[in-house]
Amino acid sequence: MTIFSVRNVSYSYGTKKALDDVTIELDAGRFCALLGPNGAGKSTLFNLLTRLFVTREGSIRIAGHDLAREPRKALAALGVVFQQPTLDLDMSVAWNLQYFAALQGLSGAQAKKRIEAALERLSMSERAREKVRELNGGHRRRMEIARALIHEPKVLLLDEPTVGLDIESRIAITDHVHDLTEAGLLVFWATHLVDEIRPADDVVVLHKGRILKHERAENLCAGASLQDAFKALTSGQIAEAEAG
Ligand SMILES: Nc1ncnc2c1ncn2[C@@H]1O[C@H](COP(=O)(O)OP(=O)(O)OP(=O)(O)O)[C@@H](O)[C@H]1O
Repeated sequence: MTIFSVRNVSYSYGTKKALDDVTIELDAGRFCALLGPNGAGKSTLFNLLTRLFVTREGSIRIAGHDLAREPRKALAALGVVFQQPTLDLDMSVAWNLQYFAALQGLSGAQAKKRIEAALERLSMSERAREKVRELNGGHRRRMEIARALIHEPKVLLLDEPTVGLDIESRIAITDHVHDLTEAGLLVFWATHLVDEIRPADDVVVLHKGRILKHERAENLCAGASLQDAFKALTSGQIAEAEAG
């Protein structure tokens, strides 16, 4: 079932075209990596998906709701982890999450249940009482993911969530987020790090605002490493040829 649909979306900053006729359709329960070098248009796409920018060309549907026509319903189905952390460092993990739950209009008992479940899913339950300031970068990131799950979204967007983390934390977070798809969540994960992608994942390669490929990772590489396939795709020759 298609739960995430971006159709023919273009976006320009003045005369600079940042996204050019982008179409991406994704099913529930999938992990999709949005892979693109710097300047590919990943942030612009995320800003459109989260309605920081308004789509002028094309349409976006989340869990069946058109983002322009039914923004509340569409955004209610979306969980977001931004590149820049937005946590209160002097509050505990639990208080940060309770604050967010209140913003979502969740009642005390319901909020408590959802927070416990979200922390459990990210193996963070034992840290609930710790101040965010005392957590390492990996645990802060996990907490932000837990927060993004409290309102039980159908789609989870993450914008380069492992930037600045050590390898151990990167692996733990990548594993946890892959596991979330088992319950039917669609994960849309922007990155430029190919080691975060598994063979069965969807990969969307974005380059200079255009989609060059959308395939399962294992099909994209065809025997080569994903790193080499990505480099070949974005190196110019193939990109220009495929773009037509
Ligand atoms: N405010 C702006 N004004 C003009 N051009 C912009 C603006 N923001 C982004 N761009 C341009 O639009 C294109 C896409 O940028 P975007 O930030 O979406 O890419 P990105 O894939 O997120 O890159 P990065 O990984 O470096 O953040 C780039 O060529 C960028 O220079």
